[in-house]
Amino acid sequence: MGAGKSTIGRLLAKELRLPFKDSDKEIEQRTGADIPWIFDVEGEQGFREREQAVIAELSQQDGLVLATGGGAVMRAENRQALHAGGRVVYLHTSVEQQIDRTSRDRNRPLLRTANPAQVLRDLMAMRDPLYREVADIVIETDERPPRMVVQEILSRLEALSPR
Ligand SMILES: Nc1ncnc2c1ncn2[C@@H]1O[C@H](COP(=O)(O)OP(=O)(O)OP(=O)(O)O)[C@@H](O)[C@H]1O
Ligand SMILES: O=C(O)C1=C[C@@H](O)[C@@H](O)[C@H](O)C1
Ligand SMILES: [Mg+2]
Repeated sequence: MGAGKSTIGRLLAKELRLPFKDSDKEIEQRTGADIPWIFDVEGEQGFREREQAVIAELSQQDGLVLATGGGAVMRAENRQALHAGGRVVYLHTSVEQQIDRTSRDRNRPLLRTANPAQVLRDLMAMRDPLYREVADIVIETDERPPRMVVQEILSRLEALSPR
């Protein structure tokens, strides 16, 4: 959360002249509900089922940039779908930066707790190895503005040998 998947995904798609999809936005559009509301009504489990269905569908489409939600990597089915579907970029961010970048909005239900910093630390410990497992490229985003991150992704993508 707060790594910049949505922000950087959109900019990257523009540079590549490809359509951009964001699984969180896609779920919101398809349900007509926002994410906190889905978590309230269906629980995290319900949200994860919707997320998996959207990722399975979109990762099969050619020629797009897909930003996932921060927790998508937790499911093996999602990791497999993403790996099979294209190149995967892990935007790594320190927990300190995540805290800063997520402090201004309230639409992340997992952070609506007394101690969001601790939640981010716990999630990072669980998720970081999974992101690294699925990623073709790991990019550091701390102290780098989005445009610089996008330029690095583009040059790292070019350097990858074809699959
Ligand atoms: N490299 C960066 N440097 C500074 N601020 C950034 C950077 N990337 C993103 N941000 C800012 O951090 C906030 C969160 O970014 P964004 O919503 O893109 O994160 P996300 O990874 O999509 O989060 P989530 O997992 O919750 O979907 C936004 O306000 C965005 O402008
Ligand atoms: O990190 C997470 O588990 C989440 C991140 C957001 O992108 C949303 O998918 C939702 O708030 C859950
Ligand atoms: Mg996002």
